[in-house]
Amino acid sequence: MALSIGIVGLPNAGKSTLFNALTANDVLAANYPFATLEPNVGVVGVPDPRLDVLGRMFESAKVVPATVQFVDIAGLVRGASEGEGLGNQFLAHIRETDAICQVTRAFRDPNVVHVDGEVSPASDIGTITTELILADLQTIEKALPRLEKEARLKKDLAETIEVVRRTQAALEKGVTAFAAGVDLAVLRELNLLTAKPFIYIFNCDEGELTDEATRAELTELVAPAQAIFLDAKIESELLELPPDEAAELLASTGQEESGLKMLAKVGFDTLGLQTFLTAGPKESRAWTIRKGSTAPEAAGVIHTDFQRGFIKAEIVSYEELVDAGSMNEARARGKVRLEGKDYVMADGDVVEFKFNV
Ligand SMILES: Nc1ncnc2c1ncn2[C@@H]1O[C@H](COP(=O)(O)OP(=O)(O)OP(=O)(O)O)[C@@H](O)[C@H]1O
Ligand SMILES: [Mg+2]
Repeated sequence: MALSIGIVGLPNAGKSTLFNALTANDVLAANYPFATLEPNVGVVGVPDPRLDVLGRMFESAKVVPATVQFVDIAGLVRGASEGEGLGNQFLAHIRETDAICQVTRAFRDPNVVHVDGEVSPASDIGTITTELILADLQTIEKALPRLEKEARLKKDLAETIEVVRRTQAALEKGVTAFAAGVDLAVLRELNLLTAKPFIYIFNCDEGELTDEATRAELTELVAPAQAIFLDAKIESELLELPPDEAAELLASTGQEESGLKMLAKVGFDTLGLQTFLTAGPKESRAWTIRKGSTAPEAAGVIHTDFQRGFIKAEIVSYEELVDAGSMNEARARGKVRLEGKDYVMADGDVVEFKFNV
């Protein structure tokens, strides 16, 4: 299970600049609208200092982080659902993602054209959200006749249709599917864009990053969704620097973490995900699971056979393992527990699964 995030926003908002910074990629980011035509897909490891510690402790041949997939698509403009700009067909490239990240321009640089003539985060978010809602309405309009036809044979579809109709009514009022108060699981098959959780990134200039009043205002604008503030241009400069200088540059802008770390953290949080760890001479590795997953479900992320043949899990928390200094010492201290199939995994559990095949 890898977290995947679709990046949307107006043309020239800085989506590709951010994508490059996040994925250490080199796709075209340019000072003209609609620079991106084809979608860009990148997978990156989530920086996790715990893995380096485990890698040293177990003398692992390699360290494998959890991953996040980013999909950067063309810019959306007002009227895209009716063919304005590049239209909205390209939204199909983010239908399968877990979350949608709206990149909104806050930076002022007058040399970079704004498609609506002025920098206005609130209005831009309104435009993008409206276009996503309109795209979902188009999806529903296409799906309903098909569902109704199928429902003549499959009676249990009646409930689905009723949920789809309620969602349609909400969307028509400008409410996202996510906020419509319907059972999202029923809608899953439609892959509605606004049924996914939203994360907001405000692409700022340096001055804005430390401007508490602006940050508070923008945070409020999107609450209860989470807001991330970064300067995509500086993020891309971080890549060129050795780690200590990158940290220094980041700190000089008042930022504690890179955009990738912030986005991974918020993404995991928004989607209710967490990681558990495995460690040994072959590899130290972080695995992504849903919060509340049981030990067998976690085993299943590694291999379905591990879930099917699950017997028990040998678990020590990362902190206690590091405290002890080695697995043997953790065992001697009684910190290594044997857990059964009902155990609910905690973030940072270091695990060895015992199973039958
Ligand atoms: N924080 C920032 N401050 C100043 N300029 C920026 C910032 N972020 C991005 N830019 C500039 O804005 C321009 C547009 O960036 P980019 O190509 O990443 O936008 P985009 O959202 O991908 O646009 P499109 O939808 O056309 O593909 C580039 O010239 C980039 O250098
Ligand atoms: Mg682009």
